[in-house]
Amino acid sequence: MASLLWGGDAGAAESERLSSHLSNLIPRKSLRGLKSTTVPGLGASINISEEDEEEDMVDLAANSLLNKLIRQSLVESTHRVEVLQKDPSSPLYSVKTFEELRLKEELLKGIYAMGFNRPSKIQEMALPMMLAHPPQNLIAQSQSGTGKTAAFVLAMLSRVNASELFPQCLCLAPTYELALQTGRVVEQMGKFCIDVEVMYAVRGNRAPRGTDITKQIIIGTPGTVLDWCFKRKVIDLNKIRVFVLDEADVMIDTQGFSDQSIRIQRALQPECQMLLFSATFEDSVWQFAERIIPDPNVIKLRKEELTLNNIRQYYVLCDSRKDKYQALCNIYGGITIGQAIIFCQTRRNAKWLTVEMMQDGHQVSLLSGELTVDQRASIIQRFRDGKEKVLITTNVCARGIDVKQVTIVVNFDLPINQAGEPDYETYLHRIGRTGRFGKKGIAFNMIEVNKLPLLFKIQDHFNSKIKQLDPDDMDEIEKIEY
Ligand SMILES: Nc1ncnc2c1ncn2[C@@H]1O[C@H](COP(=O)(O)OP(=O)(O)OP(=O)(O)O)[C@@H](O)[C@H]1O
Repeated sequence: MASLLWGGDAGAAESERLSSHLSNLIPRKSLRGLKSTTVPGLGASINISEEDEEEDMVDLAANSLLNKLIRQSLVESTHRVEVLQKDPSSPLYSVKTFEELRLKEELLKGIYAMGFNRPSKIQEMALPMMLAHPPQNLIAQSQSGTGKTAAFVLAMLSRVNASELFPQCLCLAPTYELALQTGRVVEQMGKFCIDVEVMYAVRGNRAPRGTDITKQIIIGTPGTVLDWCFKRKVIDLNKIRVFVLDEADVMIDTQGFSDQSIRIQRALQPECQMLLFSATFEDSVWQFAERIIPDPNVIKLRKEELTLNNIRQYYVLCDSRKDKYQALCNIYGGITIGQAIIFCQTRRNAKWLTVEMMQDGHQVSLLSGELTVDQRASIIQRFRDGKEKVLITTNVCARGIDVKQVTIVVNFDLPINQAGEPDYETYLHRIGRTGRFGKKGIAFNMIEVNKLPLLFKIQDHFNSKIKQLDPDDMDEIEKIEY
């Protein structure tokens, strides 16, 4: 049995450390809030603003960037790649090595310098199509981290003619930051392709006046690219050989971007190769993809399914927030915990809980929507490295943080949608694991009596038992082995 409580009086020095740690956790911006709550004993004052009452909205572009920043390696899949060819009678090639692609020497060197030994699953099928002569159009869908960016960067670099000094490849990305991430991959992979250069068509980056753009690869957001093409006329779309639309699912989520992208695409020559990538494939993405990519080949790699099979789920009935916290402490005192993630519905609750736990001597960190993506990435990294044992968060990271050593997930608040119904998807994402990793886990739901019907709906929906736990019965708590 182990407890994470340090116990006793933390002392003045410790209190000061906590106080400064806390103000680091809560960015200055939010300290301009309206109401002020002084944290007793900590000497820190954290302000709760009206925004904190709201739920953090999931921002697709920020999540996508976060994913890229915290990713450690290629995401592998056990599924087969599904291919739908434009011309089903033409032979289907796949490659197991990069050599088979007959790339330029300097490009192959760049790939190996990045530590890639062999093509990823999606690259095995996508690369031969993307590099074929004559060029073929492609729509590719597979989850984040499976190697899509590396694939289209390779296609762009292999089609560029370094001696021609004008834009030849155009890649649209949903945000400035995402454009920069792609640009970094171009720079890394193209390290030995001297004379090939990238330019960013993003807000704040001025289009050159009076001189032509001599860089061969342009990466930008739709609005600025449109402006550079039609108003400033510094990009000649007739000369573009490869057009890439990356993160189509994020793109259509941003108002105006679909139409702007379509206007750009309409001005391209028919022989320009058109490629579209998406991590998810809802109908809306599919409709957009079919509008913008003529005669495409389609490649899909299904995502590993999340399951609740390996998870033991419990619920604890509580009267108040304080009560929930007390139950949490009892559970903590009763079982050995590796690392835990605790989900709250609002920033306000998350901040409150952070303060309570820190005061009680727990090593916690707080991840909420007011942090920049870089700050979020560094908090997740610290947590992964085991520097904090508990991560308290809002819905901002319901999806996408994959920390394998987490053994316990706590729903301090149940995920509920705007209609007041259970948010099943979010519940699954918070608690579920992919069957492939198969590690066991435990989930606790802290719930008020009036929310009990929602919990039962979740139980029915997933057809999986959520057992009641008496937080005062230490014997029962200690029996939860994992
Ligand atoms: N063939 C490969 N071998 C080893 N690592 C690879 C390979 N291809 C890509 N990677 C690495 O795997 C990670 C994910 O690749 P990449 O960014 O291309 O995926 P993605 O599907 O584009 O993800 P996202 O949708 O987030 O953009 C990166 O760190 C990349 O460097």
